[in-house]
Amino acid sequence: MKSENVILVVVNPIAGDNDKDNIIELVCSEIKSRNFSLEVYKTTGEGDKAAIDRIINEDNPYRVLVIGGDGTVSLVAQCIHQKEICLGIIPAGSANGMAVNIGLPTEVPQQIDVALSDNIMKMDIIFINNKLCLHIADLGINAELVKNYENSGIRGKLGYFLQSIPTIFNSDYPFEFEIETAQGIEKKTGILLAIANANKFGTGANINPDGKINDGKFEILVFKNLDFIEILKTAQEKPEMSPDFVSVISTDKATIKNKAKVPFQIDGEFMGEIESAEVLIEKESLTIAVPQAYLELHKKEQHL
Ligand SMILES: Nc1ncnc2c1ncn2[C@@H]1O[C@H](COP(=O)(O)OP(=O)(O)OP(=O)(O)O)[C@@H](O)[C@H]1O
Repeated sequence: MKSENVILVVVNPIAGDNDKDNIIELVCSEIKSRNFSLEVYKTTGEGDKAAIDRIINEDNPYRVLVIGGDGTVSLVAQCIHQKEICLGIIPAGSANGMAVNIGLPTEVPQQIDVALSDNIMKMDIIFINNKLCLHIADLGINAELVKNYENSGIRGKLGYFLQSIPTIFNSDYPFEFEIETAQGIEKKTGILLAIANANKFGTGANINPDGKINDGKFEILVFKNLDFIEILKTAQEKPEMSPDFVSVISTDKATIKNKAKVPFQIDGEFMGEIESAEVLIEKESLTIAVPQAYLELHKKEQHL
């Protein structure tokens, strides 16, 4: 049985390369002031999943809060999906794609309010070659950019910006993809193929404006060329991109094959190069605390 009283806080001490003492202090004192018991686990980078699984089995917490980046959010999601335990996010990484997608506020006290609130929803998660994906994975030039960013050691948007031009010049694009879904087999050529559960990359680029995180479907988007005018549109909340630039398939299961090995990333983490991907969705299997506006948007959309 779930303990209504315990909140587990998972902290990645190295996330975002910044000191988190202040955030930890704020989170812990707020939890105590609301009369919850508190358990704090600091990740070490090794054996964290087994350690968190153990704490969850022993304490059966009511909620797990993450102070970290997308990698730590994904680690906790692996531990609590398919369980009635809610995830709260206090973004503190160099990339915070889930926080960007659900529109979390920028100030820590407001983030804590959301993480502890009753505004909760169930979101879908995707598995790609058995690896969990929360917001967006892709094959192609963006994954190559993520690899070059990770290797460069320069964090944040500046790091991405500095790697973008060399990546464009050195990439092997275009890539050839074969996409098999229940609708049949399609062959596509493009600079990148995105597998999207949510709308945005961690940088805020809105590449999948019509995607819904709780509709039991994911989108496969093939971007055909480096059209900078179309790319700039992704900075908008509801970009209308040309079908000459991007094609979209919405589905709940797919097999993607590539002619040669293609760089691959999930939720901003480079995963090597792959020749094929099996993609499945697990419908509404992760419970997450979100801002009220995001919750209302999704309730309304479900009733459309
Ligand atoms: N104590 C630790 N020491 C070293 N690495 C750690 C530690 N705890 C977690 N990690 C590593 O941190 C990574 C996850 O970081 P996370 O995504 O939360 O933050 P981030 O700042 O966005 O990270 P990155 O910029 O590397 O993507 C994982 O690779 C994990 O193995």
